[in-house]
Amino acid sequence: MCPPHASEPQQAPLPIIDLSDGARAAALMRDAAASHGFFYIVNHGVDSTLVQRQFEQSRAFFALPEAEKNKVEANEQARGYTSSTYQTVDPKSTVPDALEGFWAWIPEVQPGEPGSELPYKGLNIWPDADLVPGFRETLTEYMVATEKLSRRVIKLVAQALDLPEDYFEPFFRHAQNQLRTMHYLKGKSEPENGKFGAGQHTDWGFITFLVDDGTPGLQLNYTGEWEDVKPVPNSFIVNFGDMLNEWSNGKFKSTKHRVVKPEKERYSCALFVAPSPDARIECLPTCVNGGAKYEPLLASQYLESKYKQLADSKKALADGTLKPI
Ligand SMILES: O=C(O)CCC(=O)C(=O)O
Ligand SMILES: [Fe+2]
Repeated sequence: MCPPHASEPQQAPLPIIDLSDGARAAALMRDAAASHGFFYIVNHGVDSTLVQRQFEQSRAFFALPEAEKNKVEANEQARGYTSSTYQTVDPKSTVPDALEGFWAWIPEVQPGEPGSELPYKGLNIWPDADLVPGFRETLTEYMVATEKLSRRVIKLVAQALDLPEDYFEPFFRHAQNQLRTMHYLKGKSEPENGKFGAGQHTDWGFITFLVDDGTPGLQLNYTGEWEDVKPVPNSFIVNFGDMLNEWSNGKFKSTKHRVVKPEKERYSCALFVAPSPDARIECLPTCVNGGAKYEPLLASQYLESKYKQLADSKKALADGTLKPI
């Protein structure tokens, strides 16, 4: 077999963590957090047929005419459809990221219910059920299953940080969990020309759970070089976000990543998990070591500023004022 061409990205040697082996999982996660900030999980308890149904429904939604999708255009609460001109996250981009998305949050909160005044707590918006029968039900079922998984994994994170397993629970009482199902458009990325599936960024929250349709494209950079994250069937790709990076004083890395895609379309779906709006993120007691490296931050402020920056990125691209996100 030929060695890869010198300029071709290598495959990132990410660990595969088996969640059915809880005792080892926390230790493996601690190592993954300190090196790549990314890993796969298997035996995670989310039914593979549910993952596939999610992709079928997402395909059906994205296949709708643009005019129908725009009827559920993303609102101020970051719910709904984002078209292929919505986001640009990398200042090196020359065109918007080549993807469209659909965003929903879990849990939903009815108007007037306790918590409904908090950011991103409200009701999701959905396309007409006749247009994509089952879309709402399937995505909701998928969110419920992955949110449940997130609660389990957050306990492992606590253990990996030498904290009691329920340490983070009070911080996630009003967790801010966003689902984004994504459709990367046909056409090969040209990173050298500023054309990405998704430009380089870090995730903003605590932890992200990603599935893809088996099409490669995700790349990470923790060494200064871009490396491919190969699709692994029946796994979730898990990575840590900025909030956990800061909470852990840099022990749990929030690693830069991007999507550089082949010619064909690609579908992926992420659950972004962040703590309650009032969570104050400051160096954890087990991570103080040589002193806290980051100023404390409030989850709501951080998240809202990032969503705003994303919503404004179309204008920033046109004005030449894009900033890293
Ligand atoms: O689609 C992917 O593989 C990654 C998407 C991603 O990084 C994101 O939406 O934050
Ligand atoms: Fe990301």
